[in-house]
Amino acid sequence: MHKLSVTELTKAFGTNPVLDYAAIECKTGEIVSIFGRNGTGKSTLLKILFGTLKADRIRLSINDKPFVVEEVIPQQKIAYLPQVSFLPKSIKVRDVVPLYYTSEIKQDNILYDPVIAKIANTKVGSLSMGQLRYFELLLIGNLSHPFLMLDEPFSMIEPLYRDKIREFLFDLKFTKGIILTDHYYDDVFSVADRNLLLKNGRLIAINNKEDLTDHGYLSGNTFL
Ligand SMILES: Nc1ncnc2c1ncn2[C@@H]1O[C@H](COP(=O)(O)OP(=O)(O)OP(=O)(O)O)[C@@H](O)[C@H]1O
Repeated sequence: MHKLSVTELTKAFGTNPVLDYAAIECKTGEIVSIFGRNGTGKSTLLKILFGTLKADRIRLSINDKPFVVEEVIPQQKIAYLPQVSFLPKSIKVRDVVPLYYTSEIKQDNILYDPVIAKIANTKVGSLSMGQLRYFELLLIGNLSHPFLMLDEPFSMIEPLYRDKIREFLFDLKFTKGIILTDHYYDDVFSVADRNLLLKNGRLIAINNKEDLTDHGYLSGNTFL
């Protein structure tokens, strides 16, 4: 069981304050979601936790011990699925897997997945959006990092693959703590154990769609 705790997370881009003493916690077995309107700072928060963007201020602890954010990548604590696809387009699916995993067992875990087996000889650039996102999620999700952050895993993906992604996340959370952000709120509510809304730089607890409406993320018409 692992626990990630972040407090005092603050970041401004010039005169644009994005995060203001935001706080978040995530444990093994939990999927925590972050909602937020476009440009509120969700990706910024994930990039800071992963370590590719520097916070103005942050306190991070893992298993209740202070942890230096610059050590997140070298010590392989948090795996991160970025919003934008990151795989080279001209390589076949079967040739990408060994770039991530040297162990044959781990390679087979991915290559024998029923969806991936069918597309193993397809070049990354020829995959549908659903196939590509699912493949990327398997690549990143199977890493041994105790925490996983996902930036918009459901967005623009057809329902069939959103179902596959949800199934994978349900299995994965038994061994990891997962933080995800997405605007596809029905998919998010169906997988998340706890929900947060990023507003005015802070993370606020959300229980349901009505809370999202009350905070101006959803319009009242969403329920019609
Ligand atoms: N490198 C940067 N330099 C300057 N401003 C930035 C930079 N990255 C992000 N921003 C600004 O910070 C704010 C938060 O951006 P961010 O991408 O984190 O939002 P988001 O909540 O992920 O949005 P979306 O839902 O559209 O993906 C925006 O106003 C954006 O323009």
